[in-house]
Amino acid sequence: MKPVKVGIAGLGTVGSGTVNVLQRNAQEIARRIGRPIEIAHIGARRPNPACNIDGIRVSADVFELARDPELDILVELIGGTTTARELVLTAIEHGKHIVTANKALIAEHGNAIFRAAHERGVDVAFEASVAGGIPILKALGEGLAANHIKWVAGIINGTGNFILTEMRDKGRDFAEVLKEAQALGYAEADPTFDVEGIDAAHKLTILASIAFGIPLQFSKVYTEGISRITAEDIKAADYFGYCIKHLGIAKDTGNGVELRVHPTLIPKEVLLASVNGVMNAVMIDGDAVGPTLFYGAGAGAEPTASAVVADVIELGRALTVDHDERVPYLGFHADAMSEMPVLGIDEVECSFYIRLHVQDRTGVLADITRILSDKGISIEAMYQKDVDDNEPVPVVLMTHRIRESAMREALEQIAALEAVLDDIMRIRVETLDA
Ligand SMILES: NC(=O)C1=CN([C@@H]2O[C@H](COP(=O)(O)OP(=O)(O)OC[C@H]3O[C@@H](n4cnc5c(N)ncnc54)[C@H](O)[C@@H]3O)[C@@H](O)[C@H]2O)C=CC1
Ligand SMILES: N[C@@H](CC=O)C(=O)O
Ligand code: NA
Repeated sequence: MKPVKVGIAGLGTVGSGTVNVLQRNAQEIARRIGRPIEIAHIGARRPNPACNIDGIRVSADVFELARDPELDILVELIGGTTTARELVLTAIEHGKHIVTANKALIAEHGNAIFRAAHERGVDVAFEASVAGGIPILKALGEGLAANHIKWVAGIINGTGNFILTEMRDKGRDFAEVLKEAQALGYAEADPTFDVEGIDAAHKLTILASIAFGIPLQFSKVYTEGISRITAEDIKAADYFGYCIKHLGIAKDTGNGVELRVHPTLIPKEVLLASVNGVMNAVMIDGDAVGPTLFYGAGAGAEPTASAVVADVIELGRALTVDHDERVPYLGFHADAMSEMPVLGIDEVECSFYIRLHVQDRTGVLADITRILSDKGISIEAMYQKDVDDNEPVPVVLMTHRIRESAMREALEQIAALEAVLDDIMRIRVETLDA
């Protein structure tokens, strides 16, 4: 039977993993799809010793793939949003189906790409773009399609989780662990995307659209990274029975959707707290199914290739199916998207962990608790470490639930107190109760 002809643009970590998985499991994949998949064309500036591409046509110009009349599917694995966007739109124009692992591309340009694909009657699949090998987009868009989704919360950046785990378990230095994550192929080309939460915000944008049927709205995601987390915070969180995870949270509050990415204290006994290293996990609470948890490798060559190849298989199976009969790009039909507003961070309500350093003088704590109380913020637990005379005193507070705006105003007043030294650390606390 005629093979499904695939072009792979980009032969880096994920590109080479994709070649290896397609070659190693060729027979099994052909049995699943009903015909073989042929890698007919590769777009790469240079070979990658991590895979064997002998006998495959190679072009240094990736646009050769977009125009190749032989290809059914173009797999975009070059990353970035400039050339990648142009490449994908050109390939669509030439009637190719698209598979991509590029969350930045989908989160920032997905609405336009889907419009172009719809007009041309081709599919765009991007399972690898969120939580690497975990089939989370298929779970949301298909497996849980019966549900009204209440919220989604996940550890969706492998590099960040790897750094936090190594800092906590081995006391390692932030910068040193980041270098290791880069060497292992987990980090983005620009690793500030990982440590400042941008990569997780891209992924949350995509998850929320498929969960709630809202357009992709990357610019509305509240985003904080892990670069300010210190060993002191990790220890203090542990003292109170929590661990610090970098979470993406999308919640339907009934008045709008919360879209936020930030470090979060979660109780040590919840399952997400045990997700360590480069592993990712996503919790989804649906009204019919209840809480569900999806776990697996969020980055790395073959885990990501697993999702890329699954998309190639899905598109390969559907090549002859009428476009309108396929699962819509975001799981909801384009003309049935919701206009539910995205809420600002000031409207979010949660508990907080506050850590600050103060001068050892009488009355400082009384001033802090008065400011909190004036804003209606009650303290659930407090910890003040003994230090030598004249040393700054670390103070850590855990509060009850309060609106973000009240906490922000209180912290502005506390920061203005003369006895309060350096920046105040504020981390949100979530119990993840379904
Ligand atoms: N590395 C990972 O664990 C994961 C990566 N992703 C995404 O997959 C995509 C690829 O990531 P990696 O493989 O890690 O990156 P990479 O940097 O290892 O590979 C990208 C490759 O594309 C090549 N390239 C870039 N522009 C090109 C052009 N114009 N023409 C020809 N070749 C070009 C580069 O030389 C490089 O070999 C990115 O969008 C990334 O966000 C998604 C999930 C996990
Ligand atoms: N840099 C990303 C790669 C996968 O999406 C991560 O670390 O999660
Ligand atoms: Na995935």
